[in-house]
Amino acid sequence: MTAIDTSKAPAAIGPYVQGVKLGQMIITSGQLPINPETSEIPADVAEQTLQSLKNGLAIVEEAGLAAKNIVKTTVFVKDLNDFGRVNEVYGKFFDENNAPYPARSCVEVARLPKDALVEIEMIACP
Ligand SMILES: CC(=[NH2+])C(=O)[O-]
Repeated sequence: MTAIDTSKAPAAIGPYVQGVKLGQMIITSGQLPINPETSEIPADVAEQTLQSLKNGLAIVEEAGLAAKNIVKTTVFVKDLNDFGRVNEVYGKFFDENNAPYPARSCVEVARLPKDALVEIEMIACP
């Protein structure tokens, strides 16, 4: 197992790594919507969703794969009333990256680190 480390995604905020590579498979940690350049979290759930997706993809790309290789995601949302807005951004992200939609689980959680509205983890395989 190799840890993945990139400045294009936010640094871990606890005792974990951004992602790991196991053979050819990549597993990212849950990505909060932290902009790696500013360390800011946008206020809006749509912008947060996009930032979390960008952070996850940056980790996947750092380890040598691409959006089309993402086979599974887990989306954690603070409020399932945001489901529609999250889906809109999420679908567009994969469309614009010419990638098929991965398998996915989406769950509402009581609270996320940094009081984020969304966190997304990814699994990618060649
Ligand atoms: C943000 C995150 N992935 C964690 O485990 O705290």
